[in-house]
Amino acid sequence: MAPVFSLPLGLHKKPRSTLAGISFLLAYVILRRQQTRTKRRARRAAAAAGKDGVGAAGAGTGEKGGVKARRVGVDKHFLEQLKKLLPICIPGFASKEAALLAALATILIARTWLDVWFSGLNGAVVKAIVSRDRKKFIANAIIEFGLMMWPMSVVNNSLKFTISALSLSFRERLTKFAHNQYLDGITFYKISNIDNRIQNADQLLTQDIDKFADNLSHLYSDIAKPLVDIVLFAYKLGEAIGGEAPFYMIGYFFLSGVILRALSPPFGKYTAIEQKLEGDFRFAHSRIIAHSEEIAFYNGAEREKEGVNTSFDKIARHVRKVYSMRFANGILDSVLVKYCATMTAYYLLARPVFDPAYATEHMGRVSADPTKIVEDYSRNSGYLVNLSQAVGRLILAGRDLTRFAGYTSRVSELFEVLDDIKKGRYERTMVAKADGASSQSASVNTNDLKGRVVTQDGVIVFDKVPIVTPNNDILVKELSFKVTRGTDVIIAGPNGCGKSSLFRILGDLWPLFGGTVTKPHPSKLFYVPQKPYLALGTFRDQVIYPDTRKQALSKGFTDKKLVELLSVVHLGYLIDREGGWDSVQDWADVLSGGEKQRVAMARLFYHRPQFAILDECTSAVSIDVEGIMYEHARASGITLFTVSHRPSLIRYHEYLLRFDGEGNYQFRKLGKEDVQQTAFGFGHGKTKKIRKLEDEVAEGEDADTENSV
Ligand SMILES: Nc1ncnc2c1ncn2[C@@H]1O[C@H](COP(=O)(O)OP(=O)(O)OP(=O)(O)O)[C@@H](O)[C@H]1O
Repeated sequence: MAPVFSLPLGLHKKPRSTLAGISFLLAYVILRRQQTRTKRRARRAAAAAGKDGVGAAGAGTGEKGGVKARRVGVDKHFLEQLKKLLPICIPGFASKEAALLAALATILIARTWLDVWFSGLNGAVVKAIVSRDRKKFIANAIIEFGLMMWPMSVVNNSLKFTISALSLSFRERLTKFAHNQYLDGITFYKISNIDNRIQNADQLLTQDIDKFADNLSHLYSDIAKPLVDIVLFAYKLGEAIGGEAPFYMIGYFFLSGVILRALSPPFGKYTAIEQKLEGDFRFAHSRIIAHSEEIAFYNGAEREKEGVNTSFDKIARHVRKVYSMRFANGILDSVLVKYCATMTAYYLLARPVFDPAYATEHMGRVSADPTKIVEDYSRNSGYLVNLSQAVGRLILAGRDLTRFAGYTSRVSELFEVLDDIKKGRYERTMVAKADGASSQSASVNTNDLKGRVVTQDGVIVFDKVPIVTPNNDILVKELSFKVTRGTDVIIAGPNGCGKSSLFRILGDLWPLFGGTVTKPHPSKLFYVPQKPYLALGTFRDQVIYPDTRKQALSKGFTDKKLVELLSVVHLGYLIDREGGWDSVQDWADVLSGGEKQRVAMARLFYHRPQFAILDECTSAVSIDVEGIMYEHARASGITLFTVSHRPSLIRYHEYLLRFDGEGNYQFRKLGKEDVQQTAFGFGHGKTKKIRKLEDEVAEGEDADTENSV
């Protein structure tokens, strides 16, 4: 008897060889197409690189300006990245994650077993209905099903629970790992100031790691469960309607999978781009919050709105484009994976009934009564539906894999950059300079860092040290000076000449390109910036930062002793005003500019380092209180390194280090006359020498002119 259904692709003639031949041909055509596409894309990227002097933008992998061309997809590179990330997520066989994975595997097998049970039960219920057998119906539909529903609901919910627990565990491991690297020394500073491959480290650390962990935990069940289902249901189906039927079905899905993969747009790359755009958008908003007062004073709402709207428009445009592509792709998906597959399934199920050559024990026997055929059909279709669903899920998992590749790429890049920074390797893309030169990528090779750091107490020596910015601009070719304890130095020079940069090198924030820096251990140096950092926490925390209360107490700083520090900086009134030492506020908002600077000075007195770097840290403090604070610092044995444009501060220092802004500098002892004269007011009875000195120090002075005269 000729088959009633015509099998797609003529499979009824020479099933295996025809299937293999067609698969091969199709795979070959598709592979060629992909190769041509890849070459075309590479040519386009190379052309773009030639045009702007930079590699093609890194597909939104968090790169600023595109340092490297990197395609995001399921390829060798993705596997290599995953190989590095997996051991972080699952540190060993004895880990919690390994136990959760084992539990998940057990639950998945239990779920498959329940599906097999349910398919058989369904057949029996249908048979009972068709044969009007009430007793059998009650036994199957009520009693057996009533028994089955308990393990089913437990297993289903255990599945969800275990996947969520796994996702959280992966996130925990990755986040802690990232925090250890990011907050190791000053990596968090270097990642955004020295290196610029990563733009939104905050988004990578929060959202992207979370999404990666979530995708990874689902991927396991999305791949493992379908694989188990395929093996089991293929076996059951083979028993029921012939060994080759499951192979036809799987072969069909394999082919449609190859076609879909070839025709689908690169969704992984689009996900990575979307994530980057979302990060930029959030960053634009967080800037408004961070600088709300300045923006409000400038009346800059319109301008800021333009900025955030432009940022959001980019997201909307991109997402709209992706949605349309998903729509078109979804249609192709449904036709191939759902509907054509259903037709194939109908044929395979009915074939033993219509063609005795394919009849089996469980389907299509001539002697079988119609109710038995209905039961077999119902059960077998259950098997086939499960098999098809499993294959479909596997195909979808393949597509999710490209999205997962996007997250993998971003998280891996974060870890790679963190690792590079730890090893002292930096990369930076410089944007166009004033002279119109095009942007260029620069990387700092560790071999170029020929500078040497010597740790020695009580002295700071710069010996032939070049001051170089992260953009490789040389501010001073070779700087040499020596300062011992008790010799306070005032640093002067025009804006942008490198005064603060000197401290960045001293504090290891910037790499040392040459010469030798001799300095005490970092714990004996303390930096007080113009805008002091105020931590989250109590009022006490502001004074003892970064120490904890326990550490403060171990150093003998009770609250009573801390009050003494506050009175030196004339801030004693704050304790009552702000509700005591334990009061928690948003200190950056609550304190005035001058109060913040005085808190920072109290913090300096708490730490009492050997050397203090005072970088215009008293610009908002009145001259009389400033004087008291300087006297106290000197009396406490703290050697001062002061950057200031205020001539009134000269008298607290013995040496002057002055940059001229053109790469030259002068390091000289301040004469007695200099100090005495400046101690007596300004403008009256000054010698020519003093006027010159004041001019030198006041060079580049801006906002604090009023206070200094
Ligand atoms: N993170 C950075 N990356 C690249 N260049 C930088 C960076 N920080 C500062 N620079 C550049 O280094 C130069 C010196 O800056 P620095 O902060 O040392 O100036 P300064 O002498 O302290 O000036 P001011 O008196 O205005 O505070 C400036 O031209 C500045 O643009």
